[in-house]
Amino acid sequence: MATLDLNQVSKSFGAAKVLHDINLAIEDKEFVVFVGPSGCGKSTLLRIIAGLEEATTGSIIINGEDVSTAHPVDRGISMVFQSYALYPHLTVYENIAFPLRVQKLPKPELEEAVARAADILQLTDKLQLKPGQLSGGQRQRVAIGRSIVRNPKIFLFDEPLSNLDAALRGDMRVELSQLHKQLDATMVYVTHDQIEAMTMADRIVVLKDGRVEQFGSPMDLYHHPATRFVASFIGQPNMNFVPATVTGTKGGLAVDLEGGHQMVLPVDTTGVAKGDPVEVGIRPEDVALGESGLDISIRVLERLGGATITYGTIGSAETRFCSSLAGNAPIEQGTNMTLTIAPESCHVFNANGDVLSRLTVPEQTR
Ligand SMILES: Nc1ncnc2c1ncn2[C@@H]1O[C@H](COP(=O)(O)OP(=O)(O)OP(=O)(O)O)[C@@H](O)[C@H]1O
Repeated sequence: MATLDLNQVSKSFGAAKVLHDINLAIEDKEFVVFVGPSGCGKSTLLRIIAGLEEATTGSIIINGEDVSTAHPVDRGISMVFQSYALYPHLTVYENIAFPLRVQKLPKPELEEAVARAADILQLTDKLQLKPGQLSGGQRQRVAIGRSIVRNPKIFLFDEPLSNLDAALRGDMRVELSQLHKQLDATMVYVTHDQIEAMTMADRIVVLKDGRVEQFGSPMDLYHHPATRFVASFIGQPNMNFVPATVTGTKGGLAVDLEGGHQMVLPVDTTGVAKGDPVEVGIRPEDVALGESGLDISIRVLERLGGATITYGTIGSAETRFCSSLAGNAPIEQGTNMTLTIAPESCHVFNANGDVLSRLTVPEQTR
């Protein structure tokens, strides 16, 4: 059982402020992923939770108890690093048992704890090997085993899969999700890989320049991004951003998109006026081949079997547009196509990059 609350946490290194007033309430048994570009402060925040770094201001609360000044060992937290940090001269068994030897745990309990962790992580037949005899994925499992035996309240992971190749990363993602369910533990996981975030998280914290841009479930961030930044970070292929000009604000937002296509979008028009520039966010998967809509010149076409991905530009303009269409879509590279777009699937961002909230359709007109 462990809840984790961060209250007004900030961090400066000398004159450089790298975290700004972070407030987060992480629930018991939640799998929360910190995601964001390099340098946004993910690892620093994780290290502050672990007690490896001291916050400049603010507090860290675990299960209602303020641990801001507690020693890392006394926080009931275990951290798994990208680099595995295994002892090369010790066997898998001794690597996993190491924290328990430090705690001077009696031999029968130690043996039981190592056997249980090895069983969970399918390492039982590897216990007598040295780390050098293991694959990258197996080494990372040993590092996780060393965390499990400590029976922590909270697991922290700092980019644990980034040293693995793509196929192994995919397998380990599934294993980590299963482990989370099996252990029923609170987990905080740092990555810059949005696929890892989307597939593993109960909730995602998107960080930008040391600030929380948005905290929500993967589907919440995908369907309701609060900012252009979140919209651009979540979803693969990335969302398209089409420059547009506001032509009216009555009964929705009337816009003139680059390339000449006009639409009326069901969003709140508070704060925008005729003539304002906006950007219309359109996900590649939210378009379909049609008779009228956006005219696209197809520059590159990728047939993946199940889907066809096109990379092109809008009309003769330079603005790029990516679409994800049916595997057998009747289109060819070097030609033009017209894409229809449902207005309710569009996201609109103002000049500050904030989303204009969607208007909910009244019940009786649905
Ligand atoms: N010990 C330190 N001294 C000075 N600056 C630091 C220190 N540690 C981190 N920083 C700075 O704090 C900022 C956040 O770093 P941090 O490592 O937390 O980012 P990150 O989001 O984890 O990045 P990455 O994905 O590249 O690991 C960066 O600008 C970094 O240069």
